[in-house]
Amino acid sequence: MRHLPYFCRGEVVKGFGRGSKELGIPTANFSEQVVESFPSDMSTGIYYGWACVGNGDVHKMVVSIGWNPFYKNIKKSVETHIIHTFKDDFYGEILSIVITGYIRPEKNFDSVEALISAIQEDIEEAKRQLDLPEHLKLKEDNFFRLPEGKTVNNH
Ligand SMILES: Cc1cc2nc3c(=O)[nH]c(=O)nc-3n(C[C@H](O)[C@H](O)[C@H](O)COP(=O)(O)O)c2cc1C
Ligand SMILES: Nc1ncnc2c1ncn2[C@@H]1O[C@H](COP(=O)(O)OP(=O)(O)O)[C@@H](O)[C@H]1O
Ligand SMILES: [Mg+2]
Repeated sequence: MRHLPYFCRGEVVKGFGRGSKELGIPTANFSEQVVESFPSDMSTGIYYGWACVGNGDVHKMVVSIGWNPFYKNIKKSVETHIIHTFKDDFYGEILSIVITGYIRPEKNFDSVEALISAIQEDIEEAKRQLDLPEHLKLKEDNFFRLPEGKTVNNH
């Protein structure tokens, strides 16, 4: 798919607080500035790849790019759910992601339960795909190991 793999780094900001509270699936949201830096012809939808908070470990992730039709957002968002359990929130920290594959377009759903089960299927699909050599190799990319001070968005 065009633009993949896509490398991106930026600060984690507050969203609408729905991810954890309504869905039980927290998503680390990028700032508007980072969202606007995405290529305008990159398809919206659900993708998977690798993510790292600050200088921490690299974990599998799923990322949603678009307007969340279920919630009818006015502003485009880029939200990453890291497939790992963190002890604390990490607002204000630098999140680095490499998007390596595409799963599906964004959809509307009849209920919150239907949205949650679709996201859970996305997570299972991401886990499987990311074990394949073509995706696994990006986990070790130097992008995740840049020296401190270079952790700004325009890498
Ligand atoms: C893997 C994944 C798939 C998602 N798929 C959809 C979708 O198909 N339709 C949709 O409206 N929102 C989708 N979302 C976005 C959720 O609605 C969003 O994460 C939630 O509203 C939390 O928003 P917040 O961070 O602003 O609180 C998806 C999120 C993730 C992580
Ligand atoms: N596994 C995780 N993946 C993503 N964010 C997480 C994770 N665990 C904890 N968080 C925290 O939860 C926040 C996202 O929760 P969410 O309910 O989506 O709120 P918001 O609407 O502010 O983005 C992230 O910014 C981060 O600080
Ligand atoms: Mg969020």
